[in-house]
Amino acid sequence: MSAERNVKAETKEHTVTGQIPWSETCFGCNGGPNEGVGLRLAVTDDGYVACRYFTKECHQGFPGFVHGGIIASYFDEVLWGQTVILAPEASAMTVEMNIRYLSAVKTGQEIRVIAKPAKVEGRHIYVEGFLLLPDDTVAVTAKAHYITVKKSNTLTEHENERMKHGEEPAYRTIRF
Ligand SMILES: CCCCC/C=C\C/C=C\C/C=C\C/C=C\CCCC(=O)SCCNC(=O)CCNC(=O)[C@H](O)C(C)(C)COP(=O)(O)OP(=O)(O)OC[C@H]1O[C@@H](n2cnc3c(N)ncnc32)[C@H](O)[C@@H]1OP(=O)(O)O
Repeated sequence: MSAERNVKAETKEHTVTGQIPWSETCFGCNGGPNEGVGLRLAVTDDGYVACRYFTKECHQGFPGFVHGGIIASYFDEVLWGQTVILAPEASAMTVEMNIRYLSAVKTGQEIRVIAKPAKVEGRHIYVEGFLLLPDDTVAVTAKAHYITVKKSNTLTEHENERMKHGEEPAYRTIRF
């Protein structure tokens, strides 16, 4: 993805085929009114992890704009989704992340955050992604490096029940 500013993505509709499991204790997943980000990650038929997300007022840095650290959390979460597809038997931790903030992201609008199919080298998983504003401007790009570790975080019984019953994604297609 280009690092130029004010670039609009050429978009098309992608079909959603599933959802990445989520945990209530995770800052990126927990969607309470204030605490947490509350992202839900969809998987598309062509191997992307993608989400539509309404940016929260309580995540402001400069008035009216999302804090850069929160934007980093969007990417850590969405790009991590690719590691779940690749290594469902493991868990992956972030060891490096690079973010380019090209345009400010306003609060109170629907954005899309997308993770491209990953590159794998042994335990190392490399994922790139981008954030689209409502008018398809590429506002932020990111690259992350994850390392798989032996699974240590388990879901609670209640969360497992929810997973078993296959919570449906909130939307069937996503444009990016
Ligand atoms: C169906 C499946 C469902 C799964 C999901 C289920 C439930 C989900 C529940 C909860 C989770 C929910 C959501 C998660 C959402 C988002 C994810 C957020 C991710 C994070 O928020 S995560 C926090 C920040 N993250 C850290 O806190 C990492 C600190 N780190 C370490 O804990 C260790 O580093 C570790 C354990 C990663 C590896 O340790 P280790 O002992 O196993 O391995 P070792 O040290 O030998 O390194 C092995 C190779 O990594 C290279 N390496 C290491 N560090 C590097 C670095 N910084 N840069 C470049 N390369 C690095 C070495 O150079 C070597 O490279 P080489 O193999 O080539 O020699």
